[in-house]
Amino acid sequence: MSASSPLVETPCEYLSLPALVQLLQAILQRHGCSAEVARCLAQNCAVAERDGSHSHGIFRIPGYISTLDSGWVDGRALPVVEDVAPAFVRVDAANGFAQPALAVGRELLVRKARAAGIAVLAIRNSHHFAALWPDVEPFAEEGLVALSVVNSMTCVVPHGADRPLFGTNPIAFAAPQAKGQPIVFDLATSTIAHGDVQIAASKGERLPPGIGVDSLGQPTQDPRAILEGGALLPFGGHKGSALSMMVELLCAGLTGGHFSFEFDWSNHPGAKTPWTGQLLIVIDPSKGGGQDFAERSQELVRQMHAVGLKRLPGERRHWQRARSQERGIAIACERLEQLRALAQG
Ligand SMILES: NC(=O)C1=CN([C@@H]2O[C@H](COP(=O)(O)OP(=O)(O)OC[C@H]3O[C@@H](n4cnc5c(N)ncnc54)[C@H](OP(=O)(O)O)[C@@H]3O)[C@@H](O)[C@H]2O)C=CC1
Ligand SMILES: O=C(O)C1=NCCCC1
Repeated sequence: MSASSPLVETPCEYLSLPALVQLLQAILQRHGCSAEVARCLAQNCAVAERDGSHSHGIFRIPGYISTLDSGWVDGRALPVVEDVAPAFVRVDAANGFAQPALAVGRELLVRKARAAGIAVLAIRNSHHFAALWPDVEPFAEEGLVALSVVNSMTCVVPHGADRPLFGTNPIAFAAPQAKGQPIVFDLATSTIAHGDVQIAASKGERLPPGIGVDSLGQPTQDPRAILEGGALLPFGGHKGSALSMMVELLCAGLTGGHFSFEFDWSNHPGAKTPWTGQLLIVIDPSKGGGQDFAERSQELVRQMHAVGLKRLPGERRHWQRARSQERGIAIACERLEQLRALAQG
């Protein structure tokens, strides 16, 4: 089916989630991923596209390909799980992607969280090139509370500094709600995600003021100036900067992964995926001693709506998901043609 979508300006086709996963998996396998790694990344990328997380959906496929082709990441890596303490799991991603590392550590993490009330998964030696919400939302669907952080690559100037050091370092949180979708937020600790700077540059758009600086450290609204020697700022000044610092400490200091400034990909032209670490904390809220947590979440949301709130974090995604489920995932025809060509040769 081909049609003109009201959501995208160009003509588009509508794909089911399994069809998009299959297409992306074929591309990733052609570029050196094992079947299992390709399936895991394809699923992750396709759900981002389905939910309208466009900066981390199919937009990322060329970056995955150039990185795999450069030899910077091991698309066939076999992550190693270590059961280190009653509430602590470690995974060495073996210079592979973070999502397969989470997948192999997940079952043990949940078992420990249910037994101890809380458990930590520390992933190191990993590459995360995706949205973070798919890593936490499934825990909330099982009644658990989850928090995850991941660091990326130097492109953010710490508040009060004059040169970049931190990554865009997102934080994602998910909690169950008695009725309806879990409560989820997923936000970069920079003013905007690096992916959104790239998208603005590709469309020739200007950014709002206060987003970033050029190579001389001067404020700029030109996304290309941010990408070519400039940098982003943390959101909320010293507050976002402190959170970004925390992300570096938890993802690299604590796991044994690299800080955002510690890896050097200059010998791998085309490499785009940060070689860092990731931390997940999972809590069983039934151990908290309060009333049913999911009911309490619902009460909080009810009260937020009562004071006039129209949009909760995560709601736009769920609206977009429902729309994609109804009519398929809208993909611009031109883009789909490129993806199909990549899957074939
Ligand atoms: N792998 C990596 O190293 C990195 C990945 N990223 C990813 O980039 C993506 C985009 O990050 P970012 O640009 O910060 O995200 P946004 O600023 O678009 O959104 C951040 C959060 O706020 C919610 N939100 C946005 N606008 C509103 C509003 N008006 N009212 C209520 N809630 C709102 C969003 O919900 P909703 O989703 O429903 O819009 C989301 O949960 C994330 O998925 C992140 O994980 C970013 C940096 C690095
Ligand atoms: O958008 C971002 O910021 C990033 N996304 C994927 C990994 C690098 C940073």
